[in-house]
Amino acid sequence: MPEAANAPEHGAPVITSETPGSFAWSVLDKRHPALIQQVRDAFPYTPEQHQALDALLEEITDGVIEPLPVGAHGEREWAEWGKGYFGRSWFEVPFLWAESYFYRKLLQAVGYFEPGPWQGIDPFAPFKRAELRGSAVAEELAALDDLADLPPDDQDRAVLLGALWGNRADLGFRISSGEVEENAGNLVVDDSAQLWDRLGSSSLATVCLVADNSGSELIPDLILIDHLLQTGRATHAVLHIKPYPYYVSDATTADVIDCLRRIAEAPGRARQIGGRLRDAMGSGRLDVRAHSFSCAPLPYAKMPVDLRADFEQATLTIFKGDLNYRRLVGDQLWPATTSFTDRTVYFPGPVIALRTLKSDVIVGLDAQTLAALEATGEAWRTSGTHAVIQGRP
Ligand SMILES: O=P(O)(O)OC[C@@]1(O)O[C@H](CO)[C@@H](O)[C@@H]1O
Repeated sequence: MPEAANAPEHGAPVITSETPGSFAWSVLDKRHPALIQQVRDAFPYTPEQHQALDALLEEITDGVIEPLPVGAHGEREWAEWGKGYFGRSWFEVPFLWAESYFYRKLLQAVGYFEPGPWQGIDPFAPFKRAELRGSAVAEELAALDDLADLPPDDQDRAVLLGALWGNRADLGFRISSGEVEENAGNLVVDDSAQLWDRLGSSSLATVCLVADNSGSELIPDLILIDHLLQTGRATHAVLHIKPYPYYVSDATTADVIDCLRRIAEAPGRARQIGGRLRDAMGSGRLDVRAHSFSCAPLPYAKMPVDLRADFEQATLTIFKGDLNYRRLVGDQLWPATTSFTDRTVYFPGPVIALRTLKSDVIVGLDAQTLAALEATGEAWRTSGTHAVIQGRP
């Protein structure tokens, strides 16, 4: 008998999608089928690709989890990670695993890894490109001109909050919620002083930024990196991105290139920042890593040794976004007052999470804040209107 997928791991139930009406259920029941349709509409796919997408839709709605075809990219790893899950309903296995595997299977259906004309064609590229051409990004870049006139502390705050709230509207999130309201945010934990203290304390600092979405999130992330390098808070930055398309809008190397180009093509201060970031890449002050673990359906507590060594060398690691947060603290229904420090004690160095709340996982709230949030009766855990800056020195 396989172990129940939501058996408590270290004390809290692992999130699955079994409960109708729950957030995790809605992602599998609504968001994934809608996404298949959106991808289908965005490309002139072949009959074979349409058939494969039909089969995936059938599998995720009425079928059971099927393994990857023999010889497929990452087949061995997924066979291992999926032990005990194949042959079961997508809804009853861990939510994190089911979502990750859905994205891997979507790439399979459109032939992303297979030699041929569709190899390497990002099924989410049209959405990402449209966002880069959109007004939100143009406004983000134009706002940089006003930043230069602010006092240094206010500039620090502005670039940090830009990176934080840039996470509010990932493209997958927009699919089911519609456009997110402007400035509806509410920062419920703010450990940002830790970031400035930590990065102000060393003359040779390396900062790792584990990126999340491309477009209107990656652009402020890159601006934050430039700001840290420019102000001498960091002498070296490492940007961790995804080795292949994932969770709709997650940043890949191609997206980093597109975002850098978009920044450099903008007028005013943005153009200077774009030029500096390009130089930083050319001189090795800004490195980009695309580790395979970045697309693994696993918590960071299970990271491989080489990645661990990378984070170990960092003065500070910044984790961006909801998915990275879930993987950092564990995708489980922790009591919301569980200590963030306890949940990240395994991490090999100081870490800070910049995350807007878009799924059920949350730790590190004080009892008063939690009570106030619960009293609102709002879906504050999942609506993207609230955020945390949570650190462990
Ligand atoms: O990591 P991000 O971009 O902040 O958020 C991604 C995310 O909101 O999308 C999923 C639903 O598709 C959530 O489970 C997940 O955490």
